[in-house]
Amino acid sequence: MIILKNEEKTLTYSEKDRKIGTGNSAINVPPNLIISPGDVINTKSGLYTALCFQPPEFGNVCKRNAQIIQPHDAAYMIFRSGVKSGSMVLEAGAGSGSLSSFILWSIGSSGKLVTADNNENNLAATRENLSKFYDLSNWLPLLGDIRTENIEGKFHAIFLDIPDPWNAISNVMENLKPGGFLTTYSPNFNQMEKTAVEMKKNGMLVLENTELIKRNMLVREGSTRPDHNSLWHTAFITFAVKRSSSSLKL
Ligand SMILES: C[S@@+](CC[C@H](N)C(=O)[O-])C[C@H]1O[C@@H](n2cnc3c(N)ncnc32)[C@H](O)[C@@H]1O
Repeated sequence: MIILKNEEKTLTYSEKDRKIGTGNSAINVPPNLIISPGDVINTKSGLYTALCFQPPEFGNVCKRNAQIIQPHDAAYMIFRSGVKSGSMVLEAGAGSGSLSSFILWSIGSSGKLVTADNNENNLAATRENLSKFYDLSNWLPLLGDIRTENIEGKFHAIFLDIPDPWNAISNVMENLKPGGFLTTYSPNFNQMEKTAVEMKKNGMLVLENTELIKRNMLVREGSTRPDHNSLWHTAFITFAVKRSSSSLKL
């Protein structure tokens, strides 16, 4: 899948279907025309530049049925929690698959991602969105409540983006490897507080409670300023590490 962008819009180009965009508004691309990253495409709706797909574009082109995790938050969540090629990751919930997209990109084909959601429609929408960009052979959707579901396997990292993450901590603790990260994403102060308190009650080291603010700039010759439309508050992110049962004396 190739991404077509200008300053206002983002479109997708499917090399398989040879279509730009989706549904009734899709534009057919003639068989002799090859679109490569960097090319400029002239359409009735304006000029677009072709780019390779990258996870920050996912939210611009996916079907959204829930609030998505923003790219600057997702990038930090992934790096801070040590997720890398080959990592085994569990997340809940799926929403529209924005965080899932970042995780799949980071773990590569040697890693594994289990995505749990208690809403069948959100899990189906996530699959549909992700399947445009990933082969999904290492993605396992799980329909269930992360607070009570008996989940198999041990993971390097667990991400919770649900309304009450504190209620899921004791259930997923068993699934986290010692030294592994539990990361939560909550829009409100009281959610972050309850979560961090519960993490400590479960014997975890709470490493960081943070909010990331990204300010976009409107750059115009002679009148450059912050963009009024920037989304300031997204959520509070809490990172905690699971301790092993060993207590080593030096
Ligand atoms: C805000 S959305 C997640 C957005 C997602 N992280 C993204 O980046 O697109 C919250 C999701 O959590 C799911 N959810 C809520 N409570 C849950 C629970 N107890 N167990 C599993 N999923 C849950 C909802 O159905 C919804 O899809």
